[in-house]
Amino acid sequence: MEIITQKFEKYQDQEIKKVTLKNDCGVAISCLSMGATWYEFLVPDKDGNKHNLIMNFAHCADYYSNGLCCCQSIGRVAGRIKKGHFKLNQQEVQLLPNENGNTLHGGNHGFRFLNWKITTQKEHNSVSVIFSNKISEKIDGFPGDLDVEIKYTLNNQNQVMILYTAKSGSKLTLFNPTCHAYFNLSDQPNLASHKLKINSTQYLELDTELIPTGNMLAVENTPYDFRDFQNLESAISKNNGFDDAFVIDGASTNLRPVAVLSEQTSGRAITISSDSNCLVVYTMSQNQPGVKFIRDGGKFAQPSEAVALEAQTLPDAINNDDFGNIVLPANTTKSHEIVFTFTQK
Ligand SMILES: OC[C@H]1O[C@H](O[C@H]2[C@H](O)[C@@H](O)[C@H](O)O[C@@H]2CO)[C@H](O)[C@@H](O)[C@@H]1O
Repeated sequence: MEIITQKFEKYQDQEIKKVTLKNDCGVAISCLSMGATWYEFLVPDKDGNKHNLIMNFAHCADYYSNGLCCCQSIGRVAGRIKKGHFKLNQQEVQLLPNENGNTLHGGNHGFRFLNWKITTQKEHNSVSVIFSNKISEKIDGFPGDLDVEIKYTLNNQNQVMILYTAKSGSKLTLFNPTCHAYFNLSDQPNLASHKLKINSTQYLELDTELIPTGNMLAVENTPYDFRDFQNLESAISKNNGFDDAFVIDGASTNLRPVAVLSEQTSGRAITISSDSNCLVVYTMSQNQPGVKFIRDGGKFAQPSEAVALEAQTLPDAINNDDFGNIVLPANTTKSHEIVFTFTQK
């Protein structure tokens, strides 16, 4: 097992670092300090060549010239908070909105905009990089200060484990982080050979601004039915893409499998496990002007080229009683974990 820390580039006068974690099975991941971003998920093919399963860009600036939040750490609160407004401890809180009057993915000063401090850790069977930051309410506008650690671990079972830990200060606050990783397990710029299965019998009804209405709808007899593996490209064409929140079956805060993405040609698959009650599926089905992923060798990204699978608590939970508890009381530490397990047939 190996850990390599390198300079990535200078961005806005800050030194951006890249940390690579390698296991003993030929799998490696790398992360950038900017945005605590997951940069590469490299797996070997049968000829020993490395294939990157996630989308990435050549430079930090490319991550901020579009709204994709490509493979970045999202927080304090993933998804949309309606009108950026909520009540906490009897007090009305108004955040700065950053999308149609709503606050999306922690706003314009959330986790993904920070350059994180780095430490690394080597165990017998795993290697880790730990990103840490002290986020005051003055930085991102959420109430209360927060100490955050985001720990990426790669082990010899080909699992990438991301552990988000937040410690609040003297005020209560919100905590609902996620990893906004975009996957394409094939060599093609589309999802035609991908199948998706989600342990979900319900999804959220959304309004025209993609804000949950409060209703949960049954997936049965709809394009949202991924209870058995469904070809992703044909589901996307039936539904005009997905930008939806699936409710994970069986209320539980224990880590359990929530979805499997598999690719026919290579036999690669990723199983996602999470301790939260939702998986947001975003298929990037709109045109993304100016977006060029490294894997496309200079060509523009195709609509539905990749799928973001974002495990989190249901969006706008703070404004919907039955969506889950994202409140972090004062002087409290809370963790969430997402695990991505790679397998190959
Ligand atoms: O600008 C890129 C896209 O930004 C939004 O997409 C977000 C989506 O709505 C969220 O549910 C998901 O978690 O993250 C996506 C990236 O931020 C816009 O809704 C979409 O139209 C844009 O193409």
